[in-house]
Amino acid sequence: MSKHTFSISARIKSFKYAFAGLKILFIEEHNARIHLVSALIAIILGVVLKISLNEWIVLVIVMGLVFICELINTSLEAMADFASPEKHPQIKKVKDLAAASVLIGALVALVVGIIIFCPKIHHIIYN
Ligand SMILES: Nc1ncnc2c1ncn2[C@@H]1O[C@H](COP(=O)(O)OP(=O)(O)OP(=O)(O)O)[C@@H](O)[C@H]1O
Repeated sequence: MSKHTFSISARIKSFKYAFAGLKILFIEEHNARIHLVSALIAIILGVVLKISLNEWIVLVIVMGLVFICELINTSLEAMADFASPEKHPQIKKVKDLAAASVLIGALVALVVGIIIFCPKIHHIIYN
């Protein structure tokens, strides 16, 4: 099919592939499941503690950031394992850098969570 012809069925297919990627992430990556549970806890806390619209926007962005980092990390890991199943210092570098992106994403989400939720929890406990 021509690259320039718009096709609804091709668009639906690309959605299917993207959802297949999400399925791989949550089935194969234990860290992603931990992040999913953390995101669900953050959403429940957000509802219970009635966070503001701006706080929801920031929370959604950082939660998305973590999953995007996880997806890219998992994708690079799969590519690295295929390209070089044996140990190689360059593969170590690629995998460690990709893992660091997830760490930074998760730390940013944690700090945002602390900034949003801690004052509200403190207020409930001490008032
Ligand atoms: N082929 C390789 N060559 C060199 N070092 C590697 C190789 N494969 C893995 N490593 C090292 O082991 C670490 C863990 O790699 P691995 O592919 O097992 O990721 P993982 O533990 O499954 O990560 P995650 O928990 O994010 O899925 C890498 O960050 C890297 O330091």
